[in-house]
Amino acid sequence: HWSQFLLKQLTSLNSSRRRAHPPVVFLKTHRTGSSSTVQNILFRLGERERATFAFPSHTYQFNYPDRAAFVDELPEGSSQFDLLCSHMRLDLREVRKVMPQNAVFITVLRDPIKTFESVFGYYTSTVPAFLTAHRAAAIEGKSALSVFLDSPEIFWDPKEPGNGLAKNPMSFDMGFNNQKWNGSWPEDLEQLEEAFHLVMIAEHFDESLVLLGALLGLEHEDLAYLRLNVRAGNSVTDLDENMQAKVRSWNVLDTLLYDFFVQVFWEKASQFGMERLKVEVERLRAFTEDVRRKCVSRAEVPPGELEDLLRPWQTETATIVGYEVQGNLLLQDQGFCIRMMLPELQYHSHLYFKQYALDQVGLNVSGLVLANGTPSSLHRTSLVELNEDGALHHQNASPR
Ligand SMILES: Nc1ncnc2c1ncn2[C@@H]1O[C@H](COP(=O)(O)OS(=O)(=O)O)[C@@H](OP(=O)(O)O)[C@H]1O
Repeated sequence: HWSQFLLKQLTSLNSSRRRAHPPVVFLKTHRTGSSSTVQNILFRLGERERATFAFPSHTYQFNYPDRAAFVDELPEGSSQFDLLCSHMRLDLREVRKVMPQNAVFITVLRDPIKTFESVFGYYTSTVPAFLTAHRAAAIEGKSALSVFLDSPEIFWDPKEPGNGLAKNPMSFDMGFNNQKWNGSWPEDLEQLEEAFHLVMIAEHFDESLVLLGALLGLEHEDLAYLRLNVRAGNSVTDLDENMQAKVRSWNVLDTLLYDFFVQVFWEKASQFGMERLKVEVERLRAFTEDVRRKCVSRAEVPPGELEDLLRPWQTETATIVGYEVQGNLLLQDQGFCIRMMLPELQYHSHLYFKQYALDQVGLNVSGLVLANGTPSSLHRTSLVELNEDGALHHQNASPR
């Protein structure tokens, strides 16, 4: 069966390379135009280097949205965690307790208007403020986002813990007070600038990858990527200027955060050398194009047409598309290509089971907690486990 065949390829690890970079903390922010894509790059890197991941215990996120870092124990034979790249709300002190002193901190930010539109569309039914607007809009026969933006304060209860992503979601993920500006903001921004070695910018994604590559000493093969976790066109709401202005004013702190780090980004770019950056971006793009031609037989594939293993998690309100892998690949390319298109939850499970040498236990899928603190409908998604002979198998998968 084709899916068994795909699974077999996953178990054929690319030859491991020694690690030449410090440990990495990647703050995976929500819908920031690439955090799953960057995480996939880091998963591949860590797997190849046999790094020890700081995973949340038996789930995919660090007790989101609370701040405590519920890291699983250090596996036998490891002396430290090398990589942390699962969703969490940043608390620098907590992270520093878990990760080595010399860890490099990276994250990614996206245009706040696009981020909010994506967060709203993806989490409509799990963030209480959005859900209430969605219900009101259904009664009025209007778009949920426009109803929400007309009077967000009506729907938004700041005391409701699940509403963290409902206003300034990037600031929330960065651990800031995301409700209103206060005097500590400038100092907090400075502290973040000091803590983060690189804040990538989704709008300059390839430039960001070149800087990431320089920071960690990565090769083109490490950095080649596919855009992951992409919503189908019909799940995206076009915003006219009026709506954009409303999104901007509701998320004014995210705008502040983004503008600040865009400036920091270009300062880093100019230290690297603008001409050098341009050349490196062109090289990376050419390499990535070759990889895509080699690996992908079909892009933007609807979830119902994807193998369980390659189907991204779907939400009630957003359709997430994926990729089909080429069928005629050389053996050594198959494992690489599949990993590059492997959705977050499947890859996370694969690495978790491998790191803790677990077999039948299974990740506690119903324990995945979303932004509103309720169990998700993850039963729709494949659960990937390692079986005795090291091959992967998955179960409990059903298309949307
Ligand atoms: N390389 C690159 N450049 C720019 N944008 C990209 C890239 N890769 C993924 N994406 C877009 O990122 C959105 C998904 O973000 P995340 O992976 O952070 O989402 S999640 O919070 O982990 O669910 C999702 O945005 P929307 O499609 O607008 O929802 C993806 O299309």
